[in-house]
Amino acid sequence: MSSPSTEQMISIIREGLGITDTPKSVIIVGAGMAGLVAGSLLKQAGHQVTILEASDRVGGRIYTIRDPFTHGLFFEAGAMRIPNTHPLIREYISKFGIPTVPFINTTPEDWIYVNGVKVRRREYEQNPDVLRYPVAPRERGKTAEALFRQIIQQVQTLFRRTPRKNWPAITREMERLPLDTFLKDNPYGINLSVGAVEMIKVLLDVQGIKELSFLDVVRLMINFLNPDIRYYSMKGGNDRLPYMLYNELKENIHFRQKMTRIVYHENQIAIHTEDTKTKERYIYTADYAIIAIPFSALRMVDVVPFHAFSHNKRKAIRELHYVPATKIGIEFRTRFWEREGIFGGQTVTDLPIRFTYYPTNEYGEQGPGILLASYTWEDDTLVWDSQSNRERLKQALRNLANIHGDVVYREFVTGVSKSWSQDPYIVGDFVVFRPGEESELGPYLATPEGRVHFAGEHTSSTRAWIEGAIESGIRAAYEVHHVPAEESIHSL
Ligand SMILES: Cc1cc2nc3c(=O)[nH]c(=O)nc-3n(C[C@H](O)[C@H](O)[C@H](O)COP(=O)(O)OP(=O)(O)OC[C@H]3O[C@@H](n4cnc5c(N)ncnc54)[C@H](O)[C@@H]3O)c2cc1C
Ligand SMILES: O=C(O)C(=O)Cc1ccccc1
Repeated sequence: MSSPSTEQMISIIREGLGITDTPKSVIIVGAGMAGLVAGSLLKQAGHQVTILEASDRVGGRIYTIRDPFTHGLFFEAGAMRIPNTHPLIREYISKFGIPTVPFINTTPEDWIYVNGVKVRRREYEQNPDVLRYPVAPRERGKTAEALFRQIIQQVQTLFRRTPRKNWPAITREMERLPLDTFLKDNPYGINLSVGAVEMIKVLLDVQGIKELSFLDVVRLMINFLNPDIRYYSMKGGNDRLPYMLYNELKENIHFRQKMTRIVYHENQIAIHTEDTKTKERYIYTADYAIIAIPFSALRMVDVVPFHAFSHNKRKAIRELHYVPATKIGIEFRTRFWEREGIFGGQTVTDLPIRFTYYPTNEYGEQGPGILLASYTWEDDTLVWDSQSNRERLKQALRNLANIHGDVVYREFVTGVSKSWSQDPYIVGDFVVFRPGEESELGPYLATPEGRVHFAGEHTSSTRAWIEGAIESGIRAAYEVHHVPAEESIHSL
């Protein structure tokens, strides 16, 4: 069965899947955006939906933290920004009438503090060499963004000059090379110096993910290199979207139900769970199941009989790479950064905090504000994940003081941190392929195994974004809704 197109998905969001004449019972495991979207659509279509969620909230990696902050303030420990190039999430936000606010990724007033040099972004853009990266003479006067764009343009020219029949070979090569290796030593003569690659890694936030697939990293980073792409977030917190879906599914969701086993019976699927509070065990049965949890979490789940999942599915579950990510949110008594002329945007540094983001909402209001003091990926998270929350806050303040001075200590109120690789139900952040994974595992991420279907950002074409989770939820619901009646009676 082919997946619905984006246009078809938009009309499914607007009008639903259509009322079924063969109602099925469906268990959906995971109440993140993928599971909630699938549940909402299947319930609306007349199927009997049960959603099992291990935690005590909906949203998953959309996680808006309000406590212990001052009333009205919040911190996005998960998804924080939505590109205006993502049509499905925009459709849901418009359907639910959720107001949005701009999310300003970067401004000319951003601080850049690397190699002991502290300058504004506008100064760096006028004279990139001020940052003292040991670039080659031919790279002098170019920003990291310009050098990375140069690589992408050279790759585009390479494809233009190559017969289409040879494109798959080049694409395979590019997805099999780590970003770091491709930038320094690819077989197409599009190479940069070690100093230029260092500048790209630090300033474009790919230092942590330098060993991942060049092609997949480019797919993700291209968003941030396109000046025409604007970002926004939901006024009042991004969890407003999952909670809008929750309102339709309240009687269908069972919280604190951690799936421990998937059992195939002749014409049914049984999901075994453990209540994470009482430790009591339960068994839920249905005609079909949609597994909308990360493969990293699925590794802990038994499948009976063993061969009910194909070899390639089991391998994909075992091997798929999840990027660890850690965020630290700190509240300050005043929005002191605005006195430095900073409204939204970021600080980029080679200090362990790496990227700081300044709030874009409530500009210029008096009173407290919350900084995303640090947002790190993969290797850059190691220094943070090894520490307690208290220690993370102390170290993050030390780093921030290098940039803003002792005001950070005088105005500190409170803070929280979230290490997603330490979340037992997420076990990572989002999927970015390692070299070779796209061709080796990619074909087996979304494929159903008999009566068990799969959803989640990792099974989508827009991995690492909420958009991908929504896309996968619609696709999985579409699959189950359209299983032919005769198949639903006799298939395993
Ligand atoms: C730090 C961070 C920053 C991000 N930033 C952005 C951003 O700015 N913009 C953007 O668009 N996207 C961003 N993303 C990605 C986006 O949040 C995810 O792609 C999306 O939310 C994933 O949704 P999902 O439904 O696929 O999975 P999840 O949200 O992970 O939902 C899976 C659910 O399954 C539950 N579960 C797991 N195991 C079990 C089990 N055994 N039994 C029962 N339930 C279980 C989990 O508790 C969870 O609720 C970010 C993610 C992170 C972590
Ligand atoms: O916007 C974010 O922070 C995301 O998590 C999505 C993402 C992930 C990896 C690279 C670029 C964007």
